Amino acid sequence: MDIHIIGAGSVGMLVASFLAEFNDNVRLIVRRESQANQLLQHGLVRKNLDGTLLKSNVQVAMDLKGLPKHSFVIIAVKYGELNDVYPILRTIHEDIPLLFLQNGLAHLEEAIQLPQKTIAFGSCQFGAERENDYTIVHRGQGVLKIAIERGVKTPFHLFLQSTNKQFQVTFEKSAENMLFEKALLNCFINPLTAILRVKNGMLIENPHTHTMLKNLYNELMSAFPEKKDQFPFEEVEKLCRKTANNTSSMLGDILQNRQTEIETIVGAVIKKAAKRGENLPILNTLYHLILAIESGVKM
Ligand SMILES: NC(=O)C1=CN([C@@H]2O[C@H](COP(=O)(O)OP(=O)(O)OC[C@H]3O[C@@H](n4cnc5c(N)ncnc54)[C@H](OP(=O)(O)O)[C@@H]3O)[C@@H](O)[C@H]2O)C=CC1
Ligand SMILES: CC(C)(CO)C(=O)C(=O)O
Repeated sequence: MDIHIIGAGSVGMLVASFLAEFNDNVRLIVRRESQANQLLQHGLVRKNLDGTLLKSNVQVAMDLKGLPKHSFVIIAVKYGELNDVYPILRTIHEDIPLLFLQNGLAHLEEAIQLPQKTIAFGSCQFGAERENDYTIVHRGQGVLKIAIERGVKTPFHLFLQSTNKQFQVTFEKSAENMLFEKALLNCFINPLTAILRVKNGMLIENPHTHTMLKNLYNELMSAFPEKKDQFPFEEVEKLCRKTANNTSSMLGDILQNRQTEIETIVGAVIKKAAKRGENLPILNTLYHLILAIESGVKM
């Protein structure tokens, strides 16, 4: 099956590189000609967790024209960039399965309006960082969780062909639940790292950031007590440890003056809590701090 990945950023390049280990027909869809040229010239280079390098030859294109019916499309752009991608997806065959890899919750309701018969959502538990337009650094070990919201599971069996322990896929029952759980994890890590401009590991290394992380955790768990068993505080600490050297995607956005995914992650969790009458004062403060930084306030 031909695999087309829209967005050759951190997640898109990492996933493409792992898929290219067992599939010769992986194609990255990019929006800049300069990136297409770099990828064609150098190949796609992955820096593994153990420091080794792996180069793969992936195909590169700048649009989805002439997509065969037996294709598989993965969408790896940021939430805010999906509005440019939805119109393109509406033009491709409705038998082509789609897999969305965004953090946050807001895209779930939007994506299921598309005409495709099979639509799934993924939650990346790994860390990835783009070093340049053709080099991707694997920053933290973790599985790719997939939940099929509509349609059939068969096309997703392609992921089970991976024999690389660093790229394993698990299937989840509910996309909403899966995305919400990941959004909670992102609420713990992303705003704090973005405001303090620290890598994920610092949140557990410094006693003050550790206290803030714990207070935030207690606040969220009192609003969503049903999640406590699944997320003991140790799990949050473990994720910080596993992705210690990662620049969280929110920090990455702030550093590059790009729009963050604050609304689809933190905004969506605040709304969910409000629906059950819960205020989240700490998370609300972090939310407004990120919006203030985004609107130009210098820290
Ligand atoms: N990075 C990480 O460790 C993790 C990220 N995630 C989530 O994964 C999602 C993707 O994040 P990430 O990979 O970090 O983001 P990046 O910004 O690194 O990558 C997004 C890519 O999409 C490209 N793009 C945007 N619009 C289009 C378009 N219309 N056509 C083709 N390409 C397009 C961008 O191009 P250009 O380069 O030209 O701007 C960019 O290369 C986010 O929701 C993020 O929260 C989840 C877990 C971990
Ligand atoms: C898992 C984590 C926190 C890795 O940094 C992430 O999802 C992100 O940066 O958005």
